[in-house]
Amino acid sequence: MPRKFVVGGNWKMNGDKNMINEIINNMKKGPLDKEVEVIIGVPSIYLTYVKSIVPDTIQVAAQNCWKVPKGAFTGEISPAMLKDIGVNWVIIGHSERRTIFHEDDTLVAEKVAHALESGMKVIACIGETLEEREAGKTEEVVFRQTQALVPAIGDKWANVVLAYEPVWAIGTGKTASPQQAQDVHASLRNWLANNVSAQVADAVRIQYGGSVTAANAVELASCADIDGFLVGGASLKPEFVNIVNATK
Ligand SMILES: O=C(CO)COP(=O)(O)O
Repeated sequence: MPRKFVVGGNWKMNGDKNMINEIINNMKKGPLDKEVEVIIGVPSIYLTYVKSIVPDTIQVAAQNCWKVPKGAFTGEISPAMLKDIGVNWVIIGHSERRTIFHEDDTLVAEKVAHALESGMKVIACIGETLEEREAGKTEEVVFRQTQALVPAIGDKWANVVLAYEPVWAIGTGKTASPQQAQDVHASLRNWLANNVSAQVADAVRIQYGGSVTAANAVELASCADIDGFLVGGASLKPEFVNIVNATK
């Protein structure tokens, strides 16, 4: 079965109601390719508002969540709360969470496990730093990060999208070349075939993220193992529509 292209917009800590209205109106105008799954990652405080104005064809994700349903965790939100307001997707393990908020592989895995057990769908992020790439450790790092997720995901791979986001390409304007991205995606798929199953390797969608724009999306989207994008800066702009439509 061909993998359905999936494009996520990660707004990060950006936007206010005016800007959100503009972004959503622009997406409504589209037109967005109906064959593409579209998921927007919204700051938690605006999730309810976005859910109230967005058409059903656009899915909404939180950018983070905690690893238990409720309790004394000041400032956190849980998958149970997200589901309560109709949000079914969450981005977990973004490199900004890993670096700025010190989330390690173990915590990321615990969050992924709990979100999946709660019935949510997860965009799980992995990716190497510039230092790691230059030291020739890209595969070692992304395999280690993925390995940590395997027991957390268990048999729920159908509810997971992997996002390969090389840290050096995030917000820098330095996109991985289509060949660089395709190489990592292909090795990841090969690793999944050897360490999980051929079926999972074939079915799981791997997004590329890192300075994706309308100008580079078409070429990246033409790579065999790139099944979508996780878009930061450009997801706040009208060009997000072109990125969604990159396979058209
Ligand atoms: O981190 C990203 C998406 O999660 C990528 O961000 P940019 O597209 O701004 O580089």
